Amino acid sequence: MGKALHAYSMIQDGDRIAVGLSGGKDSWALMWLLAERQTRVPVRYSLHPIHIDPGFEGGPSGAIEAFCRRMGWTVHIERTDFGPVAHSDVNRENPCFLCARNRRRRLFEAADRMGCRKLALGHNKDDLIETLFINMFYAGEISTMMAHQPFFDGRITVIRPLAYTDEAHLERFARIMQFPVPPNPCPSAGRSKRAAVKDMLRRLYADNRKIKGNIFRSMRHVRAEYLPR
Ligand SMILES: Nc1ncnc2c1ncn2[C@@H]1O[C@H](COP(=O)(O)OP(=O)(O)OP(=O)(O)O)[C@@H](O)[C@H]1O
Repeated sequence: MGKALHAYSMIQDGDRIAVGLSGGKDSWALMWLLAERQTRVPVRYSLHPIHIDPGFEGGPSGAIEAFCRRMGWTVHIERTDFGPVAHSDVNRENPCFLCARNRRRRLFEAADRMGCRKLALGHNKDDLIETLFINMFYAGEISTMMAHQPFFDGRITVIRPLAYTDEAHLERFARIMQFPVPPNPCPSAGRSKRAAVKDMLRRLYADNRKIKGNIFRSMRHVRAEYLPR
């Protein structure tokens, strides 16, 4: 994580950083690592975890509140009905698309209200690779998520400190640290385009250990002159 933080100068002295806490392994790891780092680096920053509760029965809000309390973190929880609405008849779009858009908007609004100009998200290296293929397969473009991305003329900057970190490491870390990661109650969990791309990549990685590193490197090595105009 330190490598990514340095590469993009993600954190500056005095930053108030909102941290998107989903209750999944990545955002737990992100929050924990940023909090641990706070204690030993000369840069002063504060952390403000936010959970957007999508409103499903049996969601992780309770576990999030309890774990944050134990760690001494003050978490802000926004209760919404984004999940059930996205899966109801009023929605004519893909449920994941609508729910993710609403969640993102609410995260930005909450961060802004709390005076945070940075919003840290837990996307990891595998997420960046999957997004590259999702954008190619389903949007017809070559792009992925940026590790450091300003929005609204720089009013809020999204940072992704785990952009260089492998998902498998985060999975192991979450297990060792015993972060509470309850099963996702969303009916669309595991049925997304991301799940299909993840599955495709898993098979390729099993075949050849170099493929993942090569894909990640290729994002920094675009030979535009060899692409059709
Ligand atoms: N409900 C939420 N509330 C707050 N932040 C969220 C929420 N859902 C997602 N995020 C943020 O967006 C990032 C990416 O979202 P994604 O849907 O991939 O998360 P996930 O796979 O459910 O959980 P995680 O990434 O934490 O393991 C998360 O790491 C987290 O920082």
